[in-house]
Amino acid sequence: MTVRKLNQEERDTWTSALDGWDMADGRDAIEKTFEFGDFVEAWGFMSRVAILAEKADHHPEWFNVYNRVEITLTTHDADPDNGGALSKRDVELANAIDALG
Ligand SMILES: C[C@H](O)[C@H](O)[C@H]1CNC2=NC(N)=NC(=O)C2=N1
Repeated sequence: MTVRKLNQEERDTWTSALDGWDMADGRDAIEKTFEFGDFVEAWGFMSRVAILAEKADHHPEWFNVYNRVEITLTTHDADPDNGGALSKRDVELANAIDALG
């Protein structure tokens, strides 16, 4: 299924309103690093994100070492070459992740 990528106006308003999410280097994607007290807390967070992602049918690219979780959000279905492009789904998932607290 094709998903529309964000236009410039949507990028200016939605993407910049996000808290702590930055554009990824060399990709049309946003990224944020989360740090926790230990691995158990990081894993708990990842479990909650996984449930959100599955409900939204929109899944993160992520990397975890011990207490650190790096999340990259992009929409593979919005880019014909499948490297990903930013869509509303990324903004919605970023906001939902941040709302987990
Ligand atoms: C078939 C299924 O709906 C799609 O492959 C969904 C699943 N999760 C997804 N996650 C992300 N990040 N991008 C997508 O384009 C995407 N597409």
